[in-house]
Amino acid sequence: MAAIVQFENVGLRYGHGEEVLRDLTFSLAPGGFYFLTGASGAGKTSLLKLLYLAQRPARGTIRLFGTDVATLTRARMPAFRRRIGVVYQDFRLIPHLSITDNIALPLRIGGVLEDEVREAVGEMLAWVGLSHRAGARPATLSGGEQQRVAIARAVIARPDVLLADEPTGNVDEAMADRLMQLFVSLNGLGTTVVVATHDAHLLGRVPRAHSMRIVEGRLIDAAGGLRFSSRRERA
Ligand SMILES: Nc1ncnc2c1ncn2[C@@H]1O[C@H](COP(=O)(O)OP(=O)(O)OP(=O)(O)O)[C@@H](O)[C@H]1O
Repeated sequence: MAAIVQFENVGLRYGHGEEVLRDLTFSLAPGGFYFLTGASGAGKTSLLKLLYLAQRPARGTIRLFGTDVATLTRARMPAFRRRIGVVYQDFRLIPHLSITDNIALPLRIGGVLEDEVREAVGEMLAWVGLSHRAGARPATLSGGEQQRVAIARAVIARPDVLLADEPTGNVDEAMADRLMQLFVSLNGLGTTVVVATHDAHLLGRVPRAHSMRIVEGRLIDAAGGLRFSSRRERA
């Protein structure tokens, strides 16, 4: 099956700085489950930003759903973004909307009927343990509760790709396990899942997952060797 994501010799820099991601060449299979690990500052969030089209690469080629993202026009961008669910490290909930309306957003944007929206949001609220806060505004929730809302919003429309940045960083172990179950269920329905995490304990929760480790902007395999490096560097 064709890769859902393909990177070829991709580099990323912010402004005129040094490259923070270098020589990334890898592909993600549709329906795969991937953990992205690495020390703080290694480049995990930056790689996710390339995937959700918040950053353009300084060099190399990124193909997403078979399309070179460099050829994407502004007009085609929203349709692409709708296929990607994102759990941001800083949640990015909309402050003036209730948590119910935050979670409902992707379905409403997708034109889903209101009855179905209500039912789906009710199920999600129950799953993340927040039914009793359905009408609350995000600012009145704890960090862990906001994180659960962010996750519910990212998964509710069953995106083709789910990108989650430290999605369990603010919750206890029992809740982290429950949230991982949600990701595994979504993955079982065909969503490709990428979870960036510091938390080594999470990796053991999904035996079928692949691990990708970033060290100083480069992908490294489990044995510590340079992975997918460019031909020039291997020579
Ligand atoms: N907007 C930005 N402008 C300039 N440099 C940035 C920006 N965002 C990140 N960086 C730099 O890019 C490098 C990778 O950062 P990134 O946030 O991707 O790391 P990370 O692995 O996600 O870290 P953490 O686990 O702490 O979230 C770091 O050196 C960081 O300082």
